[in-house]
Amino acid sequence: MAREPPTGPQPGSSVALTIENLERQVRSESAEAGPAPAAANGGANGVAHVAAGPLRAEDGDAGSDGSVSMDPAAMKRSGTFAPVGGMNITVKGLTFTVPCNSGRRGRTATLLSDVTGYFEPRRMAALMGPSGSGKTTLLDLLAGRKTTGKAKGDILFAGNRPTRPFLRRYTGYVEQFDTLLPILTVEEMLMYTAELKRPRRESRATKRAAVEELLEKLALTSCRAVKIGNPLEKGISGGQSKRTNIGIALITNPRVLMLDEPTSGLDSFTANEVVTLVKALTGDGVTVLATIHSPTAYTFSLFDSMMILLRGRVVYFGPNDSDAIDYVRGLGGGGTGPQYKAGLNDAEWLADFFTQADRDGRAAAYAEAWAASPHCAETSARVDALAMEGHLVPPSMGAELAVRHATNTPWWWGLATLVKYRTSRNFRDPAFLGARLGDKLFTGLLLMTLWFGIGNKFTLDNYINVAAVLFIWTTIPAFGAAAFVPSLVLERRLFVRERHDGLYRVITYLLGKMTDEVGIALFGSVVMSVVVYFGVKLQGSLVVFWMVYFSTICAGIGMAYAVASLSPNMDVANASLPTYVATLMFFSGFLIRYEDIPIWWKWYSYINPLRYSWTALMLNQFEGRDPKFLRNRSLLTYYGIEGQSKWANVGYVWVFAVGYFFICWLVLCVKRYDKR
Ligand SMILES: Nc1ncnc2c1ncn2[C@@H]1O[C@H](COP(=O)(O)OP(=O)(O)OP(=O)(O)O)[C@@H](O)[C@H]1O
Repeated sequence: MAREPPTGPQPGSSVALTIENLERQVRSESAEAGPAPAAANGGANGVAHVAAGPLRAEDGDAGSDGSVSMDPAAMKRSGTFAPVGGMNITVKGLTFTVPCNSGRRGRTATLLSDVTGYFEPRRMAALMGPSGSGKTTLLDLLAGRKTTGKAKGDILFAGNRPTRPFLRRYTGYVEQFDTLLPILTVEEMLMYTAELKRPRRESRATKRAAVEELLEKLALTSCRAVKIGNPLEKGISGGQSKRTNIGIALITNPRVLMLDEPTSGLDSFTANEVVTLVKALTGDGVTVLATIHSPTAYTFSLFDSMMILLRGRVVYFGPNDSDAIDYVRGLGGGGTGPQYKAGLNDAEWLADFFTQADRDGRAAAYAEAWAASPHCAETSARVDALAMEGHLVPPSMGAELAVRHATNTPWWWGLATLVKYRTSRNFRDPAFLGARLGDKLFTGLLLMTLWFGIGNKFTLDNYINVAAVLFIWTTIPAFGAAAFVPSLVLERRLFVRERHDGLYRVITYLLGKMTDEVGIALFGSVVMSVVVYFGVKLQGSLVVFWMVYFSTICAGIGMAYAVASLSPNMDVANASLPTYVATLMFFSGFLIRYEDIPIWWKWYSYINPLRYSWTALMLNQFEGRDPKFLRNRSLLTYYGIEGQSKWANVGYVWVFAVGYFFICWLVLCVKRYDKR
């Protein structure tokens, strides 16, 4: 082997939390009695911490165009924000299997096999390997974001098994694909996240200061007021979007930052810029890990260490230096692999080398060579030593590791934040309002002009006309429910990411969504009820007429959300909801009377909100003014609804609205939308 024994990511070369350092830190923190107050409440000067110090424009780091100096050393910390430091992560004998998705039942695929390594504070580690080698799988496991499969082996953070609440709350994870709110500006997006993730007791000024620092550090000041947008309505650029995502991950000063392909889809300049910014965070002690596919030579040089995976097995782990290249060259020597190619930089050559090796089926041989090497034994010994530090963690770190709830703020605070940042924007969005009000306005006006002035004619030949208009009045909100589906289905990736990040509880999210919809429905229903009630000259109480309409819209919202939460995609939701609404129409009592419904279908009419809506409207219209209709029977008797209470029927509709909402909540809580 052409390489000196690698020393692994050097314990001595980093300012890592060695056992001795930790003991010192524990002593000093214990003396301070408890979790560092600055970390929780802001610094002595009342300003919050951010993960790394700000990158000051006046230092020449960020140009007026928002570009960043490529020299990490130039990314000085101002000292305004004390860093919280990083955390050792150790992985020992990690094997991960999933049910095979190739069709055969009972078969499993092993995506990671006996992976061992460690990641230290103040260092940036690259997870490398050809496409499909298991990089994202490993990162997802470290971040606690795997939703399928079985893992064996140990993953420890500062010697402790991390809980999901800890991972959600105190580690930052930047996903490969950006998931941002297109309606917000960059600054609003960061502020929105700060309000949901930073402690509620922290003042708004402190949060604003933290966002300000991040905007500067990530060179986002030039686009702070630009809307994020989406592919159809272009907003910020790809690089700015990536940096905004990194900002979101950094908003709580995480000790660990994980990034999945942070440079994918970026040009080389922007890729260098993004990785330079991330590298600067290690200056404050943050432990950084990134999966990286084909880094530029410059980007590659910024990584302190690397773990190379091939078919889910480690083939190299250690510092990113010439020894690493020598080790890999040694593997390829003697005609057993691609030779070192002049002209390629190290990063390109490594990517080429291992991709070729993967295709040539040399993964197992290289993994065994690594397992038999003394460096692998050294790595294991170091992992064991770091794993022992579990009982030595300083109180502030211990408090983070023991946190019980993933979400930092109470539900009502989360709801207020969602309303402030989302509902207020939606209410100003013509597309959002149009989809919800347009159909009701159109059909309401059509209904009013078609049945104009017939509501006060209690004659035999007019009964069915009036019963029909009341029936249609209940179906408009039910069919209009289709407008509420996309907001839940199309936003699923964002919801999943924000839940993983511990931004809010499911109930908070749902209440926020309901506030959006119910607010608009309240306004629209009052206007349309007045127009239709007086236009058609209906009788009975206007309040009941409106209340039935409003409660049916709310049941429709709940129904749409329940269907949306159960549907895997828009196609299924679009097909399911109208089918369901059509079945409700059949059983509402107007198209076929209750007493004529076959015995085997009767049950369905009882679990049908439209039955209660229409019954309440009929009672409101005809009660007390219901002359004989057929064979000396009144109209209400003919339909089998005489003697019922209209208020009770309105109440039943509300029960359905709450029931649908509950189903949606339950599904959102238990269903795994991301199978990863
Ligand atoms: N259910 C499954 N059954 C069989 N193989 C699976 C299953 N799920 C994932 N895989 C395989 O797991 C491997 C690891 O995937 P992973 O996304 O971690 O790779 P990666 O190294 O991050 O790739 P890339 O660089 O392309 O993102 C892939 O080869 C993939 O095909």
